[in-house]
Amino acid sequence: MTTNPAHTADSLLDETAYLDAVARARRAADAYYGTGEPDLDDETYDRLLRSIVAWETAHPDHAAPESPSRQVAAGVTLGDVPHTVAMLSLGNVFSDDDLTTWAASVERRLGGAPVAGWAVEPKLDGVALAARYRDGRLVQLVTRGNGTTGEDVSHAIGHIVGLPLTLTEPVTIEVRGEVLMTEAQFTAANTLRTEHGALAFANRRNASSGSLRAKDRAYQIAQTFLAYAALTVPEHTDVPDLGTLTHTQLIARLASLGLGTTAGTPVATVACATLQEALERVHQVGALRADLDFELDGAVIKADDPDDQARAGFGSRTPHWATAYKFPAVQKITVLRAVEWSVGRTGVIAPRAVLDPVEVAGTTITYATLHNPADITRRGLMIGDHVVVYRAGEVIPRVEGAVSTLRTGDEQPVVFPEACPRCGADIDRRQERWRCTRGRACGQIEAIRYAVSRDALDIDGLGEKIVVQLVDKGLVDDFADLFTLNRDQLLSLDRLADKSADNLLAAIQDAKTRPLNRIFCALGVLGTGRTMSLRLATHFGTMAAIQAATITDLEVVDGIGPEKAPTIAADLAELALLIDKLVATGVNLTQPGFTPPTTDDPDEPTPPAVDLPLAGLTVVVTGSMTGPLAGYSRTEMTELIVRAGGRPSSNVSARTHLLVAGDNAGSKLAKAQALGIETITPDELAETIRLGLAAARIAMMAMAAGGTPECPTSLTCGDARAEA
Ligand SMILES: NC(=O)c1ccc[n+]([C@@H]2O[C@H](COP(=O)([O-])OP(=O)(O)OC[C@H]3O[C@@H](n4cnc5c(N)ncnc54)[C@H](O)[C@@H]3O)[C@@H](O)[C@H]2O)c1
Ligand SMILES: [Zn+2]
Repeated sequence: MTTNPAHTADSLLDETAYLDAVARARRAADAYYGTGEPDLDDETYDRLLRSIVAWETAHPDHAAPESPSRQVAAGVTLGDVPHTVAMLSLGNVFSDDDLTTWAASVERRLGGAPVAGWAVEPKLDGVALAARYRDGRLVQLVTRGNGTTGEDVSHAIGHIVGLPLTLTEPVTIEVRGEVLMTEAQFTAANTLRTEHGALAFANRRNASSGSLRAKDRAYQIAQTFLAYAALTVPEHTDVPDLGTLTHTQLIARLASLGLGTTAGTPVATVACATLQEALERVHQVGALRADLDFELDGAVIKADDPDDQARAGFGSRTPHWATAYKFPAVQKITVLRAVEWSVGRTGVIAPRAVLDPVEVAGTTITYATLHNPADITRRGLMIGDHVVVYRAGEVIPRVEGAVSTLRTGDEQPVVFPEACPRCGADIDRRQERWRCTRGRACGQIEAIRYAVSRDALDIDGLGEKIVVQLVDKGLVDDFADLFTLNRDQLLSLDRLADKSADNLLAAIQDAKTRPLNRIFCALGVLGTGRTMSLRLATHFGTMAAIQAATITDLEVVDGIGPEKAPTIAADLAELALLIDKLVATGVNLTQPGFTPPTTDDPDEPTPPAVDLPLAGLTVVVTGSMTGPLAGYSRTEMTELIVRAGGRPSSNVSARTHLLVAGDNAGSKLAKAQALGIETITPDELAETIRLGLAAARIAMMAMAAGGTPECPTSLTCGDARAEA
């Protein structure tokens, strides 16, 4: 894990500098816990606070009473509903060593006895909330406030997913957890806000905090609650034996009452027998962070056993038996300098934010995605705004929203293009994603370059300069025209000698015989890439069959579904002329090895079910290939995996079975290791497939001869490498 910059502190020179820092932090904390709209990002605030604490430690007699260092929520008091049991904050650790030191401190509190076990769960990044149920009915919602008293926000009852009006059992209980927004809830919140003339939120946490506390609003904003605690002693609850449960069991019990928890998500609370296991789980949670629909800023490690918790006890601000392992911040504030518009190969006009360079989680960011014009409007962004940018894992950085409190009045509206920024044609604004009305014709050069790229037609020697000339001279309009080019036409191009022209001509002829999946990929159908092209090709077998497929036929193809199918069908219709041209030039439009699905005719013999070496396995490939697979492109790897019966995928997730990690494998390997997914080298994959295919052939022959097939060497039934 990268070093966490929040861990470092700038040292304060003297008392004046200290008081300045306190004032600055005070302002930010008041905004953070008050309006929910701080003008510092968390990393900057945390660094400031650490320098304050360092100075106070060195000069304990000079600590300012208003310093935000000592109380829960920096002492910000909002509301007057007393908490029956204080709602505390959490201590922090920033490294494995810190956590080990902290765990030792817990054991010292237990009189040197080992902790019975740990629970690890995400540190959810939202707003703390207590929900009081009486006889199974939700009666009151209270914010954490300063920990002793909080604000009554019962007006939000009925608008928070995970806090049902009634529990599954008529019990009395106070649960505590975090209220936060999913991506969809955040988008919906901003839409509502801007429609009602209010400013959009800078980020999801601000949105949660602001929405939760707003009373008397004309509209209601939906949020999500995930529980991480409950008051468990009989004085506060009539749920039997709640106090005897481990933390892990408690979360499961809360879920059984119908409350929202992280159970069922990849980062659900897990019990770990040892600190080492707990550490591994912390890193797993970190690796999964970018894939979740809720934000987290760390992992929380808790003594799982209620006796250990009771014996370790509580400090004034934090429990002694739990701590937060903070992850590097993924949100930073920087300035939006400009919005650039570019046209893609299908004519889509996409905006992108140009930012003052800022480091987020170890990477310097200068550009971030802005999905489309409607998204810019929804987020209420202006040029010159201080904006929150978000980046975690491999996701493309995105702009969350503007920090409205930092506006100076000099910000300028974002100018949307009136006409296509490339060709000047009209813009089709019927969908949120704007497109040049010339569509693909506008993105001609990008489209042809995409078609000849390695994942599609793989035509060597057809670089950008040549494509541009071919288009400029009117020799090609689309990639189908490449197949009818002649030698003289190629020789008419600048700097193309005889030899190169011949080679290029041969490469183009060669590309005519590519399997259907490559030709289909070259079309660049919206919503499809190399993997989806392969699935379509192996499912339908011919281009004609794909074209004849109805939306319902398309939906059943793995990974397409009802959302993508209509887009694909519409785009195929738009491409009909290009496909006709391909037919006319004699390009191969069938998938080799395709066998049409069998009918249900009982007289028809079903083909023998033989396990291919990767049958039933979802396989991800990363890094560069080595050994017998050296030089294989991603498409070739995808094709190989499909031939061996596997299901190729481009992302590592909990559903991945196998990761093939080549040289220089990066974050996908780390994630697979975190998830405990089996990882093999390209050489091992090659060997597995070689052995497996041979075994499958033998099994097939045995079946044809009437014998029983032996289980072929396959990762699904035994470890091929052990046998090899
Ligand atoms: N940007 C700013 O200007 C600004 C100002 C003040 C504070 N802050 C940020 O606020 C944080 C400090 O605030 P804090 O002291 O309230 O602590 P905290 O929010 O970092 O941690 C304590 C809270 O974590 C929450 N939590 C989430 N998951 C939990 C789980 N599984 N179990 C238990 N609790 C869980 C609880 O709500 C608890 O109150 C820092 O991250 C700081 O950067 C930022
Ligand atoms: Zn255009």
